[in-house]
Amino acid sequence: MRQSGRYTHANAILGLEMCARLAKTKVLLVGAGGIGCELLKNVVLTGFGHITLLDLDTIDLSNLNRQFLFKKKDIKQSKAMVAAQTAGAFNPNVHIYPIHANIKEPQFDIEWFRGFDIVLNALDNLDARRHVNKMCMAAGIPLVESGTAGYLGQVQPLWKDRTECFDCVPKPTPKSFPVCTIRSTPSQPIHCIVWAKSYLLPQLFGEDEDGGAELDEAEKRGENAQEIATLRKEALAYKTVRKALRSVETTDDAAKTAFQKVFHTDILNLLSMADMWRSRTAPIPLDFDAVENGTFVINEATKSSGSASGSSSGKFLANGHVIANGATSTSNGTNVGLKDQRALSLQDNLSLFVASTNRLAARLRAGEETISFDKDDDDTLDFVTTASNLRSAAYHIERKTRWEVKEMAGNIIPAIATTNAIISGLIVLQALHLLRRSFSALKNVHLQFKPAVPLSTVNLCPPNPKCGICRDTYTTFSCDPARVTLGEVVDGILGDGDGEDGGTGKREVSVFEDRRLLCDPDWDDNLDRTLESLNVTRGKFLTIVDEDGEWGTIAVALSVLPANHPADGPTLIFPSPLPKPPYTPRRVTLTPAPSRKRSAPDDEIIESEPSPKRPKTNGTSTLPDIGSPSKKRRLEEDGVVMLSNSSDKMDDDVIEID
Ligand SMILES: Nc1ncnc2c1ncn2[C@@H]1O[C@H](COP(=O)(O)OP(=O)(O)OP(=O)(O)O)[C@@H](O)[C@H]1O
Ligand SMILES: [Zn+2]
Repeated sequence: MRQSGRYTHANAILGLEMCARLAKTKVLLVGAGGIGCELLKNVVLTGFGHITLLDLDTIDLSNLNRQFLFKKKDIKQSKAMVAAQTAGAFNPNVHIYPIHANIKEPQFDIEWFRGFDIVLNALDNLDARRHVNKMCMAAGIPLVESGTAGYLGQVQPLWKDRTECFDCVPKPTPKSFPVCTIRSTPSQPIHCIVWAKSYLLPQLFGEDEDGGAELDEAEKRGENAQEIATLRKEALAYKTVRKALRSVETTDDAAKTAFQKVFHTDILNLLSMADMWRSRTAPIPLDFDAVENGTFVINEATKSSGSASGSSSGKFLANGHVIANGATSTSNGTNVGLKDQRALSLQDNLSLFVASTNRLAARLRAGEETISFDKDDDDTLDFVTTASNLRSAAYHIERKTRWEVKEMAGNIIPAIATTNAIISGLIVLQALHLLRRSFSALKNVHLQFKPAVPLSTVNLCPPNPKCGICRDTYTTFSCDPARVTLGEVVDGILGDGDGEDGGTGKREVSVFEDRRLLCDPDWDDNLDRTLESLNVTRGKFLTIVDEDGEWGTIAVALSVLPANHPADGPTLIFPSPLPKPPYTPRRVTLTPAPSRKRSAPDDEIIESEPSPKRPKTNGTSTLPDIGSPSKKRRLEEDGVVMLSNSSDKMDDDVIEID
């Protein structure tokens, strides 16, 4: 009786049959943040019976203004766990399965995705969105994608072969800066912030990358030898600083060593390249002692943009933490306002740089292997604020307050709870259309900043025939990657081409894992290697590309053998039938045409003209232009475009806001 009361409205609106179906529906909700909390409440109250909620993060104080399933007492707890606990109480008839993990982990493979009827994204980054899109396209599971930014929002239903996918339309890179602007010639505060966040912080506290391979490549390309030699020296010196930061004996001096290297020696080295400064204002090397005792003279233009300029004594707690947030004023009363919005003098920046470097170094010595930027991690925010301000001072650029740096480095766009609530409602409506297979009702919905017409809908587009994600033919195979070679897999997937089940037959192909080329028709060295030795493991895809461009691309996902697989059973299980992607023969018309009369069909012959071969690459590691992939990815995430050679051109300081 209680149950029917709870569902009276739902039954009336959705119909009894749909409500009964929803009780059995398995939904995956990815992300338990601003949209995720609203959405979880909606799916629980609508009566989706089985809800898997996944989020990698823990609750932060800054989430509480809009992520209403969390309370202050929950800070530092898993978002997925707490959200499931709170929302579970809203409807005892539904089951919520929380998972505290990254959706990109290998156990969340195609098989796992196939266990759901629908997937709902409530994510905040392109990388995770693209991953879920690919998994849903591969598994053939409908997905509702969503996003909000301030007053704006969007909901997009996606289903393989019926609608375009998330990757059918290339997404603009949010911001772009040439790498040399970041590394050598910054001219705006954002250049220094990106440098501190994506270059200096990882160099000192991230994974150990000496960049040697990158410089070797640059040398081979014939880039400026003097600059390469300077960068090599720079890289070597980073090693010494990294060591000092990790060693117990040198701990007191480590921050000063880092300062000297980065703000003094490196700048002196750059100054030695006179050409660079012919048409630019040259930076000035900073002097630690002079800055510390207040005798360092600095150009007026480089003072801070905060609520007041000038010197104020930094107020640091005994543990080295700056007093963040909360109103405060300096002794002379000129610097009133929120602490984070207070202008930091050069001296303040230096002492906070030393304090935050020491705190981060202490974390490394306490066992943290690497530390990366998180706007809610005070230590990394203090470090990035002060390192970028010190660099700005050296380059005569305006300095920023901690508040401003947080906003810029964290790419913060104000989050509005009402926008999230509206978008979450629309996600459920689109999800219901997908579950009902009401394709004509599906719409892309936009929430716009037009009070008279807040919502607009756009009809769905068909898949982009050129899309590299949803136009692939997906399949899965199971194997023990330690005992199966790349050649066996490729041969097995292509099959002998006989009959319905026999695949496409042997042909010339290139095989990739993500952006790594593993083999091509001219380069078969890896075919005898095991998948494990090529780092092709569970959840990864092998992409088989036809050399002649006639067969569609096959994307094969690697699954593990079933738990009950007999020890003496086969080490490789292929799908049945084997995949048969679309075949488009290349038609070449014989010229000249014999006459102006209608051509007989025989005039068109099918010819498999070999396409020009790709240049051979150096082993399995990466395609040559990728350089140091993790470093490049990090920079790219911040919109830094790596120019692969000196002839690449790019407008200086291109900033595109998405
Ligand atoms: N790869 C991923 N796997 C699982 N969860 C993810 C992944 N990437 C992002 N998320 C989660 O998606 C949610 C997005 O929510 P939201 O946009 O509100 O961000 P937030 O981190 O909660 O808030 P803010 O960024 O504004 O501080 C976050 O909880 C985040 O942890
Ligand atoms: Zn697509």
